[in-house]
Amino acid sequence: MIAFDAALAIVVAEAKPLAAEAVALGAALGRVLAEPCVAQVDAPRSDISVMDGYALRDADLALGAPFRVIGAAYPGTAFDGVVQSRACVRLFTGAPLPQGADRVVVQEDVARDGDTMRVVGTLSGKRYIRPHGSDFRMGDVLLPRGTMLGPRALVAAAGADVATLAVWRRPRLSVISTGDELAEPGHARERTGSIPESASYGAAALGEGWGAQMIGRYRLRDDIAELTAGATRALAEADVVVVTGGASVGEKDYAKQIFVSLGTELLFSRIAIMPGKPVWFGRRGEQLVLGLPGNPSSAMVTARLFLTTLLAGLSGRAPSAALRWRSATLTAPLDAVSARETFVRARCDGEGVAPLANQDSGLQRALAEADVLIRRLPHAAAAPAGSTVSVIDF
Ligand SMILES: Nc1nc2c(c(=O)[nH]1)N[C@H]1C(S)=C(S)[C@@H](COP(=O)(O)OP(=O)(O)OC[C@H]3O[C@@H](n4cnc5c(N)ncnc54)[C@H](O)[C@@H]3O)O[C@H]1N2
Ligand code: MOO
Repeated sequence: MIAFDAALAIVVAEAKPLAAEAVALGAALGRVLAEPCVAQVDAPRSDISVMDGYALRDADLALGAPFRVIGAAYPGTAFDGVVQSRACVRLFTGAPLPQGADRVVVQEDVARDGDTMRVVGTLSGKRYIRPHGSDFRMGDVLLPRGTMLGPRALVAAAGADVATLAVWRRPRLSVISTGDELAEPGHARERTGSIPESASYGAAALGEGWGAQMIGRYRLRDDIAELTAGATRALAEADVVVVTGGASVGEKDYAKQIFVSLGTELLFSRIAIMPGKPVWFGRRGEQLVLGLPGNPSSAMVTARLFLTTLLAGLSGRAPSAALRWRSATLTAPLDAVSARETFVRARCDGEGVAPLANQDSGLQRALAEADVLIRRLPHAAAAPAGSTVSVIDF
């Protein structure tokens, strides 16, 4: 059995970005930049007004003095002239500052009478001008390569006057669940001995949440011909194939051997962790295959640890972005740990984290209750309430 860190390092080594492609800005949410996003314009493109008001020469400014209104400027429509002494231009927020003017007086501080404007309010020291290029200049890198495009980054990219972005291709993911007992949710009650197939829903959703594009879902019986056909198809269409179940040593645990018979090289098989001992990982050509235990809690914990790391890297992020361990305080005690590194399902509240009482790897309801995983190193001593532990979101 391989240690957790060693297994993770093998996954990280395989987690290299796929090919780059261009996407339209409107379809770029969640994607990762393969090239930096470089500004194609200055922002602002000229000096602009920050307020609705009047542009004039600062040197002329005196309370009560009359200014002649010689025109107007709007965002997108400049005043086509020069502001001379004792003249002013009506203008609105975002309008280009007219030539000759170097100050804006806000409209609340003036009295207007026909073509004459007088400053009547108390004058602030502010000129209310957003200078040309004060946000960024053409050629500036606004978003470096590797940036994951969230809502705020998309504003910066659009502001750069960029229509398409070079991003890493999304990894294509297929998920295979295996087991004669598995029925489509909603149909388990129709056949004695059936149970709802649940694990693949978590693996697929987690995968999509970490940047994958789901392209295949297969629920297969423990039948070598059926499994071989499904595995062949998944390997032909996906970058990453996740297989749940059939990972252990049971008579009908065929999943791993079938992928091996199809040419998959096992990079590791069995890890000294709990839950998740039967997890295996392999490569066949360009395709990566991650075998997860069938037990739903075990499948979700190990998908959270290994699938997210793999997908982060394949989609252009740092693989380590998937597992950002942080410190938290235990609000209930934990037992000592065996030789297998242990990932404890727990619930987080304002006070700290509380381990769930039942850590059985077959549970499903507990998955709805847990929201963090606590990492416990091999042979760790019992930890009383109040101890500091390492956690990640689950
Ligand atoms: N003699 C041994 N027995 C077992 C060992 C071992 O080392 N020696 N390992 C145990 C561990 S740990 C785990 S975890 C399980 C996992 O085994 P498999 O990956 O082969 O999983 P299955 O046997 O196919 O199923 C286990 C359990 O989960 C249910 N299941 C399976 N798939 C799904 C699914 N998609 N959705 C919902 N539930 C699923 C299945 O009905 C079984 O109850 O092996 C131990 N045994
Ligand atoms: O190691 Mo298994 O994944 O606990 O039940």
